[in-house]
Amino acid sequence: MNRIDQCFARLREESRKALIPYITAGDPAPQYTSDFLHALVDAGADLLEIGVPFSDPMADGPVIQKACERALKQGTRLTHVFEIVREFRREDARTPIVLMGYLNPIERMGYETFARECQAAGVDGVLIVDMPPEEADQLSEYLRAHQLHAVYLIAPTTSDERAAVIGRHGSGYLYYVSLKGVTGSATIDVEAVSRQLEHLRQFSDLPLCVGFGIRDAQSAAAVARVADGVIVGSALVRLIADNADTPEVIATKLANTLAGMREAMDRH
Ligand SMILES: O=P(O)(O)OC[C@@H](O)[C@@H](O)c1c[nH]c2ccccc12
Repeated sequence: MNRIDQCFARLREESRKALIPYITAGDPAPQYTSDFLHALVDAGADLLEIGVPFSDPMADGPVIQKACERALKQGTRLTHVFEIVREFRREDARTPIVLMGYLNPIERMGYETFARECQAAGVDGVLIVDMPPEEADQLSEYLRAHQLHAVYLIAPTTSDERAAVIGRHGSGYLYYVSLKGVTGSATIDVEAVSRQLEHLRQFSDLPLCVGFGIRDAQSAAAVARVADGVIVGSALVRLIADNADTPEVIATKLANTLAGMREAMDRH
C-alpha cells in the first residue's frame, strides 16, 4: 500500500488532520534539506511536500521564487532531489513524500525515467503544477506502473465539470487551492473554503487538503476544522530565507513553527 494511503487511513482512525509542510529542495543548499525534513517530521508533519527548484515557477509568489533561486544557484537539479529523498529515506521509511514541481525538468528527464527514479528513491506521489489531468495520460500510466499517486490542484475558479475530471484522475488526495493568486498570499477565508470543500465532496472520496495562505497556528487550526489536511509553504520557506546565512539554526526554527501549528490543530 502506498504510504500516502496508509497515512490518511491512520489519521482517519485517530480523527486527526494531516499537517503537510512544503519546502524547496536544495534551499539554502542541498546538504541541509534532509535534516530539515526530519526536523519537520519530529515536529508533527504527517506528509512532506518537496519542491523541485525551477527557474520560472509561475504559480509561486516571491518567497518561493527566491527559494528556487537559492536552490538553483547551489546547483540543485532533479537528480539531486532524488538523492535528497534517498538520504531522508535511510532514516525514515514511513513518512510519505510528494514531489511538487513544474513539467519542464520532468519532460527533460523523460516521464518513464522520472517515474522509475521517484519510486526507487522513495517518493509516493507527484504534484505537477502545469500538467492538467486531461493531458497527463502518458505520464499517469508511468506513475501508476510505479505505484505513485498523482495529486492535482483544484482552485476556487475550477468548474464542476473540471472538478469531476480531476476527481476521477487524482489519487492520494486532492489539493484545494484556497485562493486565487500565487503561493504566499495574504489571508484565507475559512468560511468560503469550508463551503467549497463541502461542494467538492460530491466529486471524490479522496482526502481534501487545503493550501495557500496558511501561515500561523491559528489559520492552520481553523482550516483543519473543515479540511482533511493543511499545507504550509511560504511561512516555512520565509524562515529559511531569513536565516540562510546561519543554516545551522534553521531546522530548530522550522520545527518550532510547525510544532505550534500541530498543537493548535490537535487542540480543536
Ligand atoms: O506558500 P503557501 O501559501 O503556504 O502555499 C503552499 C504552497 O507553498 C505549496 O504547496 C506550493 C509551493 N509551490 C506551489 C505551486 C503550486 C501549488 C502549490 C505550491
